[in-house]
Amino acid sequence: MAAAPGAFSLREVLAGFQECVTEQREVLLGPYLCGWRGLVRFLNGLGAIFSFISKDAVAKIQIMENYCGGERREEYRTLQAMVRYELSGGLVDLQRRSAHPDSGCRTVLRLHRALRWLQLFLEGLRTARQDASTSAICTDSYNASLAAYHPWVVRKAAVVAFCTLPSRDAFLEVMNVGGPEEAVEMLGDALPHIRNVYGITQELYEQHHLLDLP
Ligand SMILES: CCCCCCCC/C=C\CCCCCCCC(=O)N[C@@H](COP(=O)(O)O)[C@H](O)/C=C/CCCCCCCCCCCCC
Repeated sequence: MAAAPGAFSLREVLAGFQECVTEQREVLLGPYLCGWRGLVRFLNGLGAIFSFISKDAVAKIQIMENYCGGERREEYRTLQAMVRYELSGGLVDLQRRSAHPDSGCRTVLRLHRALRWLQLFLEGLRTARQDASTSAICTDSYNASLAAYHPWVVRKAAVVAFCTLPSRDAFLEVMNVGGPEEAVEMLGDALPHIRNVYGITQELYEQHHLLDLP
């Protein structure tokens, strides 16, 4: 079953992560940020308890959109160009946040870590039993990824919010890609692309020693 006209379908959102990889394995920031915008829209539909998460995500997406639409937009067309430009211009705070607190490199790193959470969460949803708890899948994915970078208070607030997540079937329904079986199939198609974007970014950041930016 296709999504109702005008309705929000996660299929289109996740397609952003497919479209953002070029044949040269570069990551186009435009579609990458579009993917994140769509995910935030989805998150907003899950209730006000998630607003502290969506506000932070939106702030980071906005920083990147400003670079991508700004005077140096050519330097922010791809992730690779951005890393080259910011590193060669000394535009990244490497030890502590000071002159360049919101560099593109540190901002994308936060989204990149969240992409790992997304990958684990979607894999969990896809492979879990029908009666599995979405909240448990989300908590496990979070603990195995993003939690390591968050202070205690954020970790607690996140886990409380996860407890309000609907059942797995209800969740798959909200994705608006048809019934649970179609949703599971769609996740199976989308996940390799998310893994690919994550892998390319991880490799690039490792190469340039950017994985611990403050
Ligand atoms: C069918 C599945 C669809 C899944 C759709 C999920 C939609 C998720 C949408 C957005 C994900 C949120 C991205 C969060 C980015 C967090 C970046 C971050 O780590 N920020 C922290 C560090 O930033 P700096 O201080 O260094 O600038 C910041 O401290 C964080 C604050 C807010 C809390 C972040 C908790 C993240 C939990 C992510 C799980 C989202 C739960 C969604 C439930 C489905």
